[in-house]
Amino acid sequence: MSDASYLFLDKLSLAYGKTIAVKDLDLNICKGELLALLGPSGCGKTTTMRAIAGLMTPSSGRIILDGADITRVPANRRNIGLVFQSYALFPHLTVFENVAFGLKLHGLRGEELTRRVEDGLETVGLAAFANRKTPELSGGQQQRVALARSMVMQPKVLMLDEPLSNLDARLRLEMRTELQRVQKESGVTMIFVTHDQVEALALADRIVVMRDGAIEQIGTPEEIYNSPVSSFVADFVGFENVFAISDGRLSTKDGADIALAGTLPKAKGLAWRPRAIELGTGPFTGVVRGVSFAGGTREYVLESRFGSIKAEADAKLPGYPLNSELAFDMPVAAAAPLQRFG
Ligand SMILES: Nc1ncnc2c1ncn2[C@@H]1O[C@H](COP(=O)(O)OP(=O)(O)OP(=O)(O)O)[C@@H](O)[C@H]1O
Repeated sequence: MSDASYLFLDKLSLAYGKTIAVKDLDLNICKGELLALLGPSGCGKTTTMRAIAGLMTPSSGRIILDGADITRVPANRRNIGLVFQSYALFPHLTVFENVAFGLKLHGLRGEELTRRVEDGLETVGLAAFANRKTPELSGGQQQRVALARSMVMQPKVLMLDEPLSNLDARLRLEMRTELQRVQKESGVTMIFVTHDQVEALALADRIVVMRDGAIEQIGTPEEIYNSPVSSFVADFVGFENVFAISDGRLSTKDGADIALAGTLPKAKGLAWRPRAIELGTGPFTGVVRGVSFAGGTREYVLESRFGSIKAEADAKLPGYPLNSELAFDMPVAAAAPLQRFG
């Protein structure tokens, strides 16, 4: 991550007719970085990616890649790779032929072509499958072919749209590791789009959280996970218990104000992860309305004067039965302060 602005989106606005999908987006992407665009459906992730790839023209703003303004450069001259969630492989061609396809279009033939394709297949661990037809491969293997096909073009940036969403849970984990390895070994700058926070946290060097066509927060996975700037990001990364605060009191969804012990930070809100809620002790009481066993922990839903509270406790501890009443605490020190609420 040496070059601070390898790819630079400068006040980029993107629209479909009258629908503004992305507004004044500023973003710097470093060379060799693995960046995730994360956000709920409709927040503008795919639109941003399409604009970088040259599949749509911005209504205003610029895209600078490696020092050159590519805003008006056609897609086929940008050297940006795209891997879609549907792999769009040619079923009648072999793995080798699929990976060779783009290189042939660029005029490569003979030994050079063979070497580049073999290197690509080696990179994604598919050297032994070169002569198979793609329908004879598993979903994960097809995804690797799609990855190899893009990688052999030596793109300046490789973009992946929900690359793991079509895979089952086990394969998704495997491909996640694979993608990370290929990216680190090749040093290619990658941007992937996802609505899955777990995937973004696990894979990315940096995460861009988008909301309504704008950036809500940019940070490392640790920053996004531990220090969300807003209630939107906190909700999105699983804090579960997110409250507004004003005048030293916490406001609940149904309009009650509750005083918490200790000094509240200068913030617009506080957010607790379920495991930050202390059960069995504290100034508040709640009634257990839901218990579910989650392996190492038990997850509780408590009904309380805060409304519904999600809490978690070690499954080795004795559980609290459904409808039982228990004391709990929401320690201010264990909460993430939020700069923005709503
Ligand atoms: N072809 C289109 N015509 C009109 N509006 C569109 C079109 N494609 C997307 N939009 C709108 O642009 C906005 C951003 O959509 P976009 O597809 O970029 O979101 P996204 O974050 O990628 O969502 P998803 O996760 O569902 O793919 C949305 O309001 C969407 O309805």
